Amino acid sequence: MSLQFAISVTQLNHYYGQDALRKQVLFDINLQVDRGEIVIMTGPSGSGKTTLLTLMGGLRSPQEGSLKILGQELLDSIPDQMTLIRRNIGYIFQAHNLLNFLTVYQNVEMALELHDVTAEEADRRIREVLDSVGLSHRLDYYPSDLSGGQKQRVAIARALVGQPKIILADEPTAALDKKSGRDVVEIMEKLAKQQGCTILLVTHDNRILDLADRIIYMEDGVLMPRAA
Ligand SMILES: Nc1ncnc2c1ncn2[C@@H]1O[C@H](COP(=O)(O)OP(=O)(O)OP(=O)(O)O)[C@@H](O)[C@H]1O
Repeated sequence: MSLQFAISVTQLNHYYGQDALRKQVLFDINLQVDRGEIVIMTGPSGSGKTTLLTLMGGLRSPQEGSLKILGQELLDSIPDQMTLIRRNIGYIFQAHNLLNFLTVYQNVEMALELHDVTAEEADRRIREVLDSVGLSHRLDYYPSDLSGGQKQRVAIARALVGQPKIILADEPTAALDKKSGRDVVEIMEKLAKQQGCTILLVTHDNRILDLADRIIYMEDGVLMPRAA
């Protein structure tokens, strides 16, 4: 039963463009990710990794095949269902998309706005998650006063504060040096294990591959397994 999987993809195809310009970018993708599993996806630029990640995240509508997130089919689902699914997902992207006019604390707080938690509970969770990424001494800082690694740690805190069941991360270490890159992924891993959260992480960074339970490889829109 697909409910046991965090992510279940079956015979998924995806196309960009219309008519003569229509181009297939994902070919017959099949993938099952267990709850609590950490999967790293690698592969050359332009192979379709981000497209697959945004489909899984409910940020793009599936066109063909089946895509179930936490047992919910996303193909032909209505916008309200997509919104509900997105609440269970934490997103970490390379550009970290922090809002520069909000402090570290406020950036994380924003992620809780759609969640049904009291102000006290929100405050407790924000402080706790920022503490666990080592930023409790930077609550009132603005993103422009932080290093790349610190910004990425705020992005992780923001993704985790809502206690998502799934984290989707696209090149979270791309702008970081070796040490900070490993640090942020280790923090993600530790927090995710504590919360029983599933991680799907896209990277070109060979230095973090050993943190995965499983490595998968995308080439020319085709997904292949790879021994971890
Ligand atoms: N919005 C779009 N419209 C048309 N084509 C697109 C669009 N987004 C991506 N593509 C094309 O789809 C293919 C897959 O792109 P995608 O971004 O998913 O690859 P990727 O593996 O994530 O690459 P990278 O590692 O460079 O981010 C590429 O050929 C790309 O040019």
